[in-house]
Amino acid sequence: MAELLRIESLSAGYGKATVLHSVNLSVEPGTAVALLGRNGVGKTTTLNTIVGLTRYRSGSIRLQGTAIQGMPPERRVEAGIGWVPQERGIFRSLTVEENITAVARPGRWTLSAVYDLFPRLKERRSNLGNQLSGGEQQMLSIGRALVLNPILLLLDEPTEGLAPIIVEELLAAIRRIVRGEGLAAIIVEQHAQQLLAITDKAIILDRGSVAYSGDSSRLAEDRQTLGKFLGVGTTE
Ligand SMILES: Nc1ncnc2c1ncn2[C@@H]1O[C@H](COP(=O)(O)OP(=O)(O)OP(=O)(O)O)[C@@H](O)[C@H]1O
Repeated sequence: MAELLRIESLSAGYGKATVLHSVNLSVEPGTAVALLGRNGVGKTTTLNTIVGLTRYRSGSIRLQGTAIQGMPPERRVEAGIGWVPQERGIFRSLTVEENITAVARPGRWTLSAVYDLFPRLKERRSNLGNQLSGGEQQMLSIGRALVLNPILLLLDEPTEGLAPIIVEELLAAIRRIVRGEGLAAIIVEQHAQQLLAITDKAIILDRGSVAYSGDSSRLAEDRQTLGKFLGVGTTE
């Protein structure tokens, strides 16, 4: 199957510092990739580099065959990259509904499809962004990315800092997006086993380089690799 995203020998960083060293990664249409690794190994930097927010050094990023590494971030969004940043990036002074409709583009993901995915957002449709709980903000951030109708969704630690019951709700919604709808995605997430259960392939980064690349189902059984690169306690 032709690749949707192909990253080859990518090096990037911030200022003079190089964080990513010759990273290779690919995403096939309709599949989800888990991006794993300890704190500070470069997971966020990888997503930020795909979006165009870091200092690019060398290598290539191809989206449906087109090199995008030289494009400004807004053109990458136009090309079909949807991004849910760690800091959520919602408009705090707009209502939930305004947050979604302000960015919507035609396609399968509409306001009502997002409300169907996250009924809580429908209940809070008139609340301002700054009146939402952390979990609701995260749902809104995902909803905003979806209504741009991307061809590839990047999710950066969507469950970070949230209560276990909300984590379950969000992971179920993400499962529906990637498994039910077949939207291609790269997902960074601390709940490794739960993430491996809803993704097809997995990449583990270690100090800015790819230390493991393989099937998620296989990695889920590989306690030695999980223990080595993620540490005990983060694999459950
Ligand atoms: N804006 C920045 N300027 C300079 N260095 C940065 C910046 N953001 C991150 N770094 C550095 O880049 C390295 C990788 O950070 P990154 O956030 O990509 O890691 P991560 O794997 O996503 O970790 P975490 O799970 O803690 O978010 C770290 O050494 C970090 O200190």
